[in-house]
Amino acid sequence: RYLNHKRTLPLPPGPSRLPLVGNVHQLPLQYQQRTFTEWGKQYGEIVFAKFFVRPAIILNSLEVAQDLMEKRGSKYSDRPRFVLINELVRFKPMVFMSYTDEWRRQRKWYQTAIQARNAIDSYLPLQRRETNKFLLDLIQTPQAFENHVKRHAQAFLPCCRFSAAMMMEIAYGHSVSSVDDEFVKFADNALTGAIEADSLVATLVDFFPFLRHIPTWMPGSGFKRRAFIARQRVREMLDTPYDKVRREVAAGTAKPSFLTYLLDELSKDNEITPEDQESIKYAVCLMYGAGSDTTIITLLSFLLAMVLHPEVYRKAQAEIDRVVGSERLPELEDRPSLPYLECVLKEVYRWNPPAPLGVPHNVTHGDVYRDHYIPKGTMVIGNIWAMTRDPSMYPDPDTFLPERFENLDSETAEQCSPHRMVFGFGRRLCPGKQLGDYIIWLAAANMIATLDICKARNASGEEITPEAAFDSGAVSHPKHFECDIHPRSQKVADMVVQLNAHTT
Ligand code: HEM
Repeated sequence: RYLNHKRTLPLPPGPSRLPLVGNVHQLPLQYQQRTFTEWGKQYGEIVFAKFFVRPAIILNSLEVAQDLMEKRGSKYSDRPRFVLINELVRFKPMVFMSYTDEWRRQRKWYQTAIQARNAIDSYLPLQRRETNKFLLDLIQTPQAFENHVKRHAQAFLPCCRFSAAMMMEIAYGHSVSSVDDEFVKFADNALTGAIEADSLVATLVDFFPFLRHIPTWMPGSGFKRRAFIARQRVREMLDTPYDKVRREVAAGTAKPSFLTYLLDELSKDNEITPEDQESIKYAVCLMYGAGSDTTIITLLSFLLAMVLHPEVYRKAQAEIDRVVGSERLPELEDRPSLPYLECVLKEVYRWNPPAPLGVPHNVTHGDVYRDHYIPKGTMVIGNIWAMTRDPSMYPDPDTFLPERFENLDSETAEQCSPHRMVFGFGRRLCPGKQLGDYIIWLAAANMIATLDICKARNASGEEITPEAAFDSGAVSHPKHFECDIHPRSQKVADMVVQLNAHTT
């Protein structure tokens, strides 16, 4: 009787649906988060929609996201079926994996390798070294600070190099030194091909899995041909760096990394099986895939915000000068003494959350919430973008205003911290949250301490004010913008050169 009662409850409110297509005709291909936010204003914090046959709920508030994905984690931690990525491209990393034992196993690896306190601390020297190189790059080639930093980048310049190098070294123990680094090329080629879709919410074959069987000669099967090409690249990305590091392990020349840690762990009791090898390859390559783009986006968003808001940059510089002085560079231990910088970075995450719709979850058992029925198999979209623009938490949400986080008591500060949403939710919460946050903090603090960042000027000497504009897609890259970066003084430039001379 209880089950029948549950099913007779209404579905959450949402836009009216057409037979067969559901709400697909109302779903734009670009900036879907904006449409979902509009639906939220009309129908409430939880909106029901149907994309062809697939039911979906869009969660537009942090409270609802936490109620469902965190408090009811046992029902809300699965992923929807990603037919294109998982089955056609055969790209099966943990992030797109169902809530299975294999997911738990790989998640545990991440827990030990990048979430445990001692593991995080063990990356500090590497972070320091890469941050020093990053500063030197910015001083030597400032005009190239982002130059096509996106995945498609052939030009491999400071922001991109910094994030990619850090993740490659942690994942494979591989030092990235040149613009033509082969590990990075393999990974970038494969990831660009594998995740071609503009958004993770929808590709046609995900809605109609039978389409994966259409022959490649048929019109409209282009997605399948592209998937096959991406499949080969994915194989290269998985196998080539892995084989190289295994050869280095055999020769005794491998540097410690996530990969060598997993090889050690798994070979302790038994021989590593082919299935183990495949799991290791995926876990390691995902660290680069999930960790580099998100940190690049955050750093570029920080730079863009600082170009647009010089008064914020000056205030952050004054704080660093007061606390750290000019004889050394900021270290992570300085973090608690730099509260304004903390506000600036929170505001950067809020202003442009790197993954505006996160990664969708999936409901494994029918559920009832606020007198509405949520059917099993419903896709759950956490609209992080809407949450970071909730005017009840962030008045005047479109304005970049770090001061909104200043002078809050610790409870309120915790409650309205964007860290609670931009890294996702519940059991699927980003395992790289802390590592990513450290990398970004250290890079930003050191940029502020050593560099002046301001608007570039055109040929007539007039300042160029960039637009605060971001690409559409599963991740939100700032659109190309110009800026002028130079060392604050000769003394600081010399210090950066010296530090690099000591660390290389
Ligand atoms: C600014 C930096 C970052 C942001 C904003 C970010 C954001 C996210 C988000 C929104 C998710 C989806 C969570 C969910 O499903 O609810 C996610 C998942 C994930 N992230 Fe991150 N991330 C960042 C950095 C990193 C780093 C540095 C790493 C690795 C070292 C990483 C590894 C992962 C992995 C492995 C997953 C999949 C988790 C799972 O499905 O269980 N991320 N991240």
